[in-house]
Parts: sequence; structure tokens; C-alpha cells
Amino acid sequence: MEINNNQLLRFTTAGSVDDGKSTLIGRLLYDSKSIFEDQLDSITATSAKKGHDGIDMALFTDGLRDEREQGITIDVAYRYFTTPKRKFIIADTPGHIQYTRNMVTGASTANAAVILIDARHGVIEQTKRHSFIASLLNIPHLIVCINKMDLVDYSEEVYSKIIGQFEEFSSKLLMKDVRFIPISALLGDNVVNRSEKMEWYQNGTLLSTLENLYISSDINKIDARFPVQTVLRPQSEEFRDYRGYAGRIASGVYKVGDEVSVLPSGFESKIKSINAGEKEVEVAYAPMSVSMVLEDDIDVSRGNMIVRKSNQPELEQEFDVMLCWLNNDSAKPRAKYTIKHTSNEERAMIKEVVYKMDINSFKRDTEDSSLSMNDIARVKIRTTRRLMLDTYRDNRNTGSIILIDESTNETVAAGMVV
Ligand SMILES: Nc1nc2c(ncn2[C@@H]2O[C@H](COP(=O)(O)OP(=O)(O)OP(=O)(O)O)[C@@H](O)[C@H]2O)c(=O)[nH]1
Repeated sequence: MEINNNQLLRFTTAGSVDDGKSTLIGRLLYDSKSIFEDQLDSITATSAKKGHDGIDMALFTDGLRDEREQGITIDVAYRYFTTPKRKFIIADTPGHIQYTRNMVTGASTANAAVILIDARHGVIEQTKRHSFIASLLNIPHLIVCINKMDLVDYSEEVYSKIIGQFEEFSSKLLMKDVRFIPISALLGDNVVNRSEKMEWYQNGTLLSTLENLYISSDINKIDARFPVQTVLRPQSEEFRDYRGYAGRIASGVYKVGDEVSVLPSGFESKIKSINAGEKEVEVAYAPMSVSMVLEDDIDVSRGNMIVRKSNQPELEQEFDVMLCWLNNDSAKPRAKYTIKHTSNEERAMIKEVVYKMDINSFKRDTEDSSLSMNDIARVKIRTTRRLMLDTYRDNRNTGSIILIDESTNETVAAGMVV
């Protein structure tokens, strides 16, 4: 069966402050004609007021940020645009606030990460951090844009040197697909339109690279995992016996008639019907939102998972995760947190910090067991009840968790099951 999810590409952008992220996104939207006329008028006016000659590309994204910053709770803004080939969602994460936090939030569902490097500075610590996080998050495609090529005379030598620097450390990371593109976000070279200043570069522009990334193999179509979000029991007479389980399929494919198990109870049944939107369907797959009816009347509640009988996740109460600490308050020893895993919530404790990762040297530090903002560490977690886990490598949805501080209700950490 052909699953056509190929149309939509999610990507995230990362770079250090002033590398040109806002300018790049603006340029991408502008040159691909994704910006509405009225927005354009107001930006042209603001650019003029600020004394810019022409249009300040960064204003496209900055405008968006103002809106978002009033909301305060989310640091990631989502921007949508469409070309004849594909739809795109950009998770735009501001570089000046906490980068690890934002990248983790914005990138967990991304197909690709675009990392910017200032051609004048080459690979810096932030580049390494961002790439490390991209590899940790298992983002399938990494596009490294070497920006501000106009400031280094469009030099191939500078470009090649930076690729060399990048490859020197990235060889230690597990990354399947890495590409490099020399660009000038400001002037538009190799963003949407091919540069006339860099004849030596033969590969695609950023947009054409994004349009042509092969992503249908990025989705896990094998392990069927359906976390139940809500149990539907309509009150009216007509539907008195109806009991549907609604949620979003995390991975895999479900068909009417499939033999399934409900976890953690282990009760078995068969799928009687599947509804997607208003329609009844025979087959459903990730990431569709559906409601399912089973043939037997068994006890299913929010946080349960419906899986195929022959392919089940592990039920664990103690497990290891690679944890990114995302909060200003450091981890408190033996403190209790709420752990969120798919639609499930339990209480959890960090039992042990196995090691902390030094992102610059890729060394493991087994002495230091503190966890503060931006730290990445392997830890052992213990939960009050068993969770239905896959490894993050196998399944980005059912292999990830977040920890919430029970007193402040803030997300303090995100973790990948190892
Ligand atoms: N010469 C040149 N300047 C650039 C280029 N791209 C960005 N800039 C400039 O670099 C500065 C920083 O650009 P921004 O887009 O605001 O960069 P940023 O800091 O990554 O954006 P934030 O996402 O707000 O952190 C601005 O003055 C841009 O005009 C480029 O390709 N060439």
C-alpha cells in the first residue's frame, strides 16, 4: 500500500544569533512567493521607516515573533508555506533564547533540520550542539547552509574548509543524510534561485533540496501504535452501545479485522470499525487522527495503547533515556515529576544520572550528576506504573517522554528512550 504523506515536510532551523535565520526564512517565503500582499506592504513600510534600502527580510519572521511573544508559553513559532511540489511547516526557534529547549520542542517531529553557519566564522560550538541534538532527535535529514557567502567573496575555498571542519566532528554522530549548500540569505543566492556568483556549486538550491528530500521512508509503518486519547460514549439513545477510542496513530497501519491487544491490560480483540473524520475507513495509518471500535466490550481508558497482537512495545517501569534538561531550575535529587508519554501520564523519579555528555568533546562525564539548563545526560528513570515503550531509534513518538515539575507545571526535560 502506498502511503502518501510525501506532500508535507516539517523542518526546523537552527543557528547561533546573527547567523541569519530570520533573513533566510524571510527570503525563502518571499522568493517562493508565499507571502501575502498585505503583509508585504506593511513590511516594505516598516523597512523604510527603519531606514532599510529595500526590504528587511527578517521582518517577516520578527512580526511573527511579536505575536508569539505575547503568548509567552510557546517559544516555537510554526510557519506554513506551499510550493507546487510540497507543503512545508517550519518550526522557527529563536536563537537568542534557550536553543536546546527550543530545538528539542520544535524538532521532535521534524523531517529535516536546517543548520546555519556564518561563512566568516565557520563551525562554532553552537553548530556542534545543534548537530548533536539533531542526531539525538534522529532527525533524518540535515541541511547545513553556509550563509553570508557574499561576505567571503563567494569563495569555494572558504566553503570547502567549513565542510571539512563540519565533517571532522560529525563523523562521530549517527547521521544518515547530510548536505551542504553555500548561500546568501540576504541577497538570495541559492535559497530559491540559483546563484550566478557560485558557478562552482553544482547541487540544488535550498528550496529544491527541501522539495526533493525523500521522506516517505521516515515514517515508521511497521510498528502499529495507537495511544488512546479519549473514550467516546455518546449519550443519545441511538448510539447507546457505541464505544469508540479516539486518538492519533503514532505509527504503523491499522485495518478493520486486525487482531489487537490493549495495553497495559493485555486484553485482546479485533478492530470492528475505524472512523477518520466523518468517514468510515478500512485502513488508517500514522499520523491520522481516528476513532476505533473494537468487537469486544473491554475496559479501555485514556493512556492505554492499542497495538497489534503480534508486535508489541516493551512494558517497563525502569528504563534509560537520553535526557535534555530544559529548565532554569536544576534537577532535584530524588524529586518526583509527572512523566508524559504519548497520551499517558504517570509519576516518575530520576533514579540515577549515568553520565553527562560534553557536546564539544563528545566525552562522557560519569562524575557529575547535576542536571541544569541545556545539559544532556543519560539517566535511569523509574515510574509508578509501567509505560509502553519503544526505543526512540525505532519510534520517535512512543520512544520519547517529557518530565513536568508538579509544583510549577513547567516542562523541565525531554527524553529519548535508549
Ligand atoms: N551580508 C549578509 N548579511 C546577512 C546575510 N544573512 C543575514 N545577514 C545579516 O545578518 C544579520 C542577522 O540576521 P538575522 O536574520 O536577524 O539573523 P539571526 O540572528 O539568525 O536571526 P534570529 O533568528 O533573530 O536569531 C542581519 O543584519 C542580516 O541582514 C547574508 O547572507 N549576507
